[in-house]
Amino acid sequence: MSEATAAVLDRLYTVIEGRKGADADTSYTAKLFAKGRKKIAQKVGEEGVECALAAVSEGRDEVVSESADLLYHLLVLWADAGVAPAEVYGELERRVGLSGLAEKAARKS
Ligand SMILES: N=c1c2ncn([C@@H]3O[C@H](COP(=O)(O)OP(=O)(O)OP(=O)(O)O)[C@@H](O)[C@H]3O)c2ncn1[C@@H]1O[C@H](COP(=O)(O)O)[C@@H](O)[C@H]1O
Repeated sequence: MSEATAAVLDRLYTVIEGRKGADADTSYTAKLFAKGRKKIAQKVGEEGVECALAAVSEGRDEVVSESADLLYHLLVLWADAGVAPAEVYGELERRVGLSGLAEKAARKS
């Protein structure tokens, strides 16, 4: 992941963290936090499906838009679960250079 990508995700995560306990009438993120983990997880699932569907039946612009929706909701899920973006970056970094097939084989042993 490029540093620019990480920076925008980190900035968005900070905004999201700041919405904890905020007014649900003026913040969509605060509304999601108020609804709880199950609702947030449901939104991640929905947005993932919408992104996948866009990839097979819509254009590139829709894939970009749905991907942004998915990443936003995933960041809300991380914030609710107490997972810092750096932990996910670290896990991705650990996998750099390791083929997906080798990683899968290592999981089985
Ligand atoms: N990136 C996003 C972002 N992406 C998507 N969404 C919202 O996600 C929702 C997804 O639409 P849906 O139709 O699936 O959801 P819905 O029908 O409104 O919700 P449900 O009834 O399913 O709960 C829309 O309301 C979008 O506005 C986002 N809301 C906020 N952000 C970022 O979060 C920041 C803080 O937002 P607030 O918390 O609203 O101030 C914003 O400045 C943005 O940077």
